[in-house]
Amino acid sequence: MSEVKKIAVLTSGGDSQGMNAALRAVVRSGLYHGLEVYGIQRGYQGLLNNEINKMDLRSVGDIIQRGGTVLQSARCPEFMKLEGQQRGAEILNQHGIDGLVVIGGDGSYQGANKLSKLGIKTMGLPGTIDNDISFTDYTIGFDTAVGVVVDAVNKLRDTMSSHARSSIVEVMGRHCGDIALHAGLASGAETILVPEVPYDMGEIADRMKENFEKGKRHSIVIVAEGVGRGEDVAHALKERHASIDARVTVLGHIQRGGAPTPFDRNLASRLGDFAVRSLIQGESDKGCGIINGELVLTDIDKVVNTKKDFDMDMYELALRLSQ
Ligand SMILES: Nc1ncnc2c1ncn2[C@@H]1O[C@H](COP(=O)(O)OP(=O)(O)OP(=O)(O)O)[C@@H](O)[C@H]1O
Ligand SMILES: O=P(O)(O)OC[C@H]1O[C@](O)(CO)[C@@H](O)[C@@H]1O
Ligand SMILES: [Mg+2]
Repeated sequence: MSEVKKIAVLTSGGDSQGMNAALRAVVRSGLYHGLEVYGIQRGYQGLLNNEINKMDLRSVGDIIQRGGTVLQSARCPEFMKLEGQQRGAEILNQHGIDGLVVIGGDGSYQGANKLSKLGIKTMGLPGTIDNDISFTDYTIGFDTAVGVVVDAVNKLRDTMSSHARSSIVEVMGRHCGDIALHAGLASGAETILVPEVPYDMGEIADRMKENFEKGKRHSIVIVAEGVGRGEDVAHALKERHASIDARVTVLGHIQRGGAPTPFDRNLASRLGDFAVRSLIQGESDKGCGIINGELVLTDIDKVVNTKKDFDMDMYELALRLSQ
């Protein structure tokens, strides 16, 4: 018989498309299993401000299709300190919360790990567009964000081809090149710059010039923000060859908005329900993930201390196909 009766859920860090779907799954799965479910507003900031409200079936109605998060999100510097974490644990204990589901990225997982070391039973759900969490093939929001980038590149291609220009597209991903890689392969980018792979700007500029001379009508360069600014890449290309007409587009927060794809909604729904069922079964202090289609639990301490693998095969494929 489960000892878990009251659970709470929060969304933290940068929002991501599908957080609402994950929230809906946590709340509805919790209620289905007879638990009381509480929503904490604005991530760890709301926890420290005691912004905790009971959720019911209707609190999560009509949100599966919406981007953003109805609980709102925040970055909370106070929670980086032990005193903040201790106060957070105290508040959760005062409310009698015996399971906390944290939906967020690697930083939010760090916070959840700290809480679990203070005796709070936690479950992490990977909610970030960055896809930078280990022990899951995908994070919630990544698929949608990649779609946003690909859609933008399609549009850029049209105008770049008309003018024989090079489009430098700066994408998000903090220290992880996955958005750049997946969007780059899907959009047929000629060059993909990611923090995981060293590159030679001189060689890239030479190849670009040659390709234009051979009749190529446009060139797409996807730059992960972890590498640097798109403007700097454009500057370096033009410095090497003045003939390169490089134009920069910074996609920015557009990548975090819009309706989640069916993939993200289903991933969020499966993981949200899995987190609740796992808590009921006595599991805690775990990150929930999906690997080769299977739902998996991994110690959250291990998740936060393991860097996610970069898919070099996919990167090399993108290069081979972009000749
Ligand atoms: N080392 C840490 N210890 C305790 N709490 C942390 C730690 N790192 C981050 N947090 C908490 O988690 C919050 C969110 O972290 P962060 O800003 O890194 O975003 P994230 O969850 O990685 O999401 P994303 O990268 O998608 O924006 C921080 O504002 C902070 O409150
Ligand atoms: O503007 P904000 O909210 O600080 O977020 C920017 C960061 O958040 C992320 O989008 C992840 O949510 C990173 O890729 C990016 O660096
Ligand atoms: Mg992060």
